[in-house]
Amino acid sequence: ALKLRPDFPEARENFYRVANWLVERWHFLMLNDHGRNRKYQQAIQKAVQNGCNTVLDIGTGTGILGMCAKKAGAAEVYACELSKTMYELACEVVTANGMDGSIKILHMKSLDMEVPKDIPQRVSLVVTETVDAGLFGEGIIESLIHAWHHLLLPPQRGENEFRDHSATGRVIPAGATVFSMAVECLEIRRHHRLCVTEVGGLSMAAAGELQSPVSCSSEPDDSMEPYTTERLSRLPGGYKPLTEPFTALNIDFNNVQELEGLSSREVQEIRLPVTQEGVLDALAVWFQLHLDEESSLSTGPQEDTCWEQAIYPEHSAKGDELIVEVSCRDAYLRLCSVAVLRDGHKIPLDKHVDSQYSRNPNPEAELCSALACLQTDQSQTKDFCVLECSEMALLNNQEYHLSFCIALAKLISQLKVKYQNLEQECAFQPDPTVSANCSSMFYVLDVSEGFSLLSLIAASQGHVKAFSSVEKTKQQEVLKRLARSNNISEQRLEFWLNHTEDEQGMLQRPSREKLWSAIILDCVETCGLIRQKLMEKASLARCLLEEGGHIFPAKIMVYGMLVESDTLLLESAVQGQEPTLGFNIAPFINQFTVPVHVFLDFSTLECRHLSESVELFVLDLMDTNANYIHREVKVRITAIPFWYHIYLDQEISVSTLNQNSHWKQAAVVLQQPLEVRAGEWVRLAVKLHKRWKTSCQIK
Ligand SMILES: CCc1ccncc1CNCCCCSC[C@H]1O[C@@H](n2ccc3c(N)ncnc32)[C@H](O)[C@@H]1O
Repeated sequence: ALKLRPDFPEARENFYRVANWLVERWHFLMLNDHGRNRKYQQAIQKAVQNGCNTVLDIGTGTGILGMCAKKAGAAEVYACELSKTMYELACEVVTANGMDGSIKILHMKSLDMEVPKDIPQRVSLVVTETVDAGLFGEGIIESLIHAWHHLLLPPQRGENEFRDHSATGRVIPAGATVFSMAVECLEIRRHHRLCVTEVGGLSMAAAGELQSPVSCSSEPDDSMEPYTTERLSRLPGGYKPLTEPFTALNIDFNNVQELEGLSSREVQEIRLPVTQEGVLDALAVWFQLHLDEESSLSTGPQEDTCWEQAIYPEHSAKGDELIVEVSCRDAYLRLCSVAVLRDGHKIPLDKHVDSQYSRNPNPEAELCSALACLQTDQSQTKDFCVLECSEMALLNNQEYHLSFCIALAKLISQLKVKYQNLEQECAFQPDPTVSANCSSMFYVLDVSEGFSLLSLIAASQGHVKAFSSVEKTKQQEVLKRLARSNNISEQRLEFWLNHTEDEQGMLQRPSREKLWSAIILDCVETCGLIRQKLMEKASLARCLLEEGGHIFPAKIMVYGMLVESDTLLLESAVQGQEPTLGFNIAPFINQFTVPVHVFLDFSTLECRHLSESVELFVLDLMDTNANYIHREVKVRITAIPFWYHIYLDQEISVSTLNQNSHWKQAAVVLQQPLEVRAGEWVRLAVKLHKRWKTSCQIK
């Protein structure tokens, strides 16, 4: 579509979404990480000089490690890459660097490779960096076990028996050491468990156990992921180490018995003295990749490494000693804290422990109730409801819900006044349609995406019948429990038109003779972009409102600011040939650069503010004719993060930049940073595409 109509906004936006998906953002970070590339190059050069003259690069990505091996003088270099996009890209890169005749690239997973079908003979060196923040997430263990059995020459046995390296096999990286430490971190806590007892005037006591999809305790069921990832050095509010870093695991990639023994290694129990008082929120995990005996790469939080750490959220109490279990039963590295020790008492941390403890850790009560649950049957795993991390962070955002509470109360009281006047007239009004409208029950529809309490908050206003678009059964049960425990009768809450295939289907009038008093729309995605088709939905919603009715939010003000940020640059495009060891890779991988970055934490982004924040745009949802579609704003320049003030009505607004918000920000990142001098001005053409997508061109 873009080739046909390059300025076709829908196609452009969808290409960006696809580009983001096809080529992971860490390719840019990795290729710009000159230190990492140099270390791999040196290790490869040393191995080749020592005689490794046949090389296989597993997971070649852009082909950079294979090209290092070729340039180091290896006779035979093979590479395999399972992603079609990356495979094609590697072929282009290798050709552009004049090595297409001498590196054989295969579009396949290494596990499917065989000798002599795919490569003529076993190799003396495998290089790979198929690791993620949790080390094993890209299947490196399985890949190396297979490589040792099918693709590598036998390892060198013992130091004394010296055979030249061309007749033995080895792997770069040679091994890894995994570290971990317990941390307290509010930013992690608010994304993984309920931290508040009351939201928007509703008591949360009856919510039951709410869990994020990240949990390491439950048996490996595929609905849960064992860990998430965060850049600890960039988390708003930072983190507090509660223990010293400890070594969780050592693994030697050149020892196939050890690799095979990993999954059957018995669970290791590590006792950790708590060195700082605090609430345990997570175990942070990182590693050192030992490329060879001399050099290693680290993904630790204390380095200025660009890599994220693996985060294992913990829902547990305080203690003065922590007992952690480390295991690799399935392909993943699993860490979980199983107990805390306090004054010698071992308190087991049942993963589904009611988060009551963590909210108001009252040690005595906690101790006896924990000991009490020791007696009860531990097998009853309380059923719990899974909320996405962004849904959990939204739920914990009391300010957001209070704003809605006030705005809804205001609207309902305005409508009541109107109805009272109407009722007086009604008394003398025989016409049934008018009298039907007189029933002073106000209908409110909440079509927020995902889990939302707003329908309950509306229903708690009195005289309101609220409809919720929450679809998941478990989530509906949470809402029903909360309704009961907050004295909201079941008749006041209904679940609306579930499983309608198209979103527009969601917007219909409540009944033939009724219209909505309020419709609550979801306008900004967690990633920081305006939701697609928002304005069309707003136009449709407005037609379904009764006289005096409102849609929430009423208006969105888009703000932006100009910043200079190397970090954003390094995450967006490869900066020339220098970081990639002189290989010409940038033009190829940069085809997948997207100008708009999402999921940013602007509050902790290393950057220099080059301007004050400026109002870029206004989207009026209550009156779309009020919207202009073009605007010139005078500002200075480098990259332009943008965020929103969401006006629920004319006065009340919430900001998506707010520290407690579940929203991240988006930013327009320029391909070429534009040098500016103080006092200069640059005009921004901020355009609203007919699909209400804002974009910025620099004039
Ligand atoms: C300090 C390293 C670091 C630390 C923490 N976070 C990130 C990093 C950086 N490394 C990220 C690489 C991660 C992706 S792996 C790189 C490429 O390899 C491909 N693949 C993966 C397995 C595999 C296989 N068995 N056979 C063929 N191809 C395979 C993937 O399709 C991908 O394109």
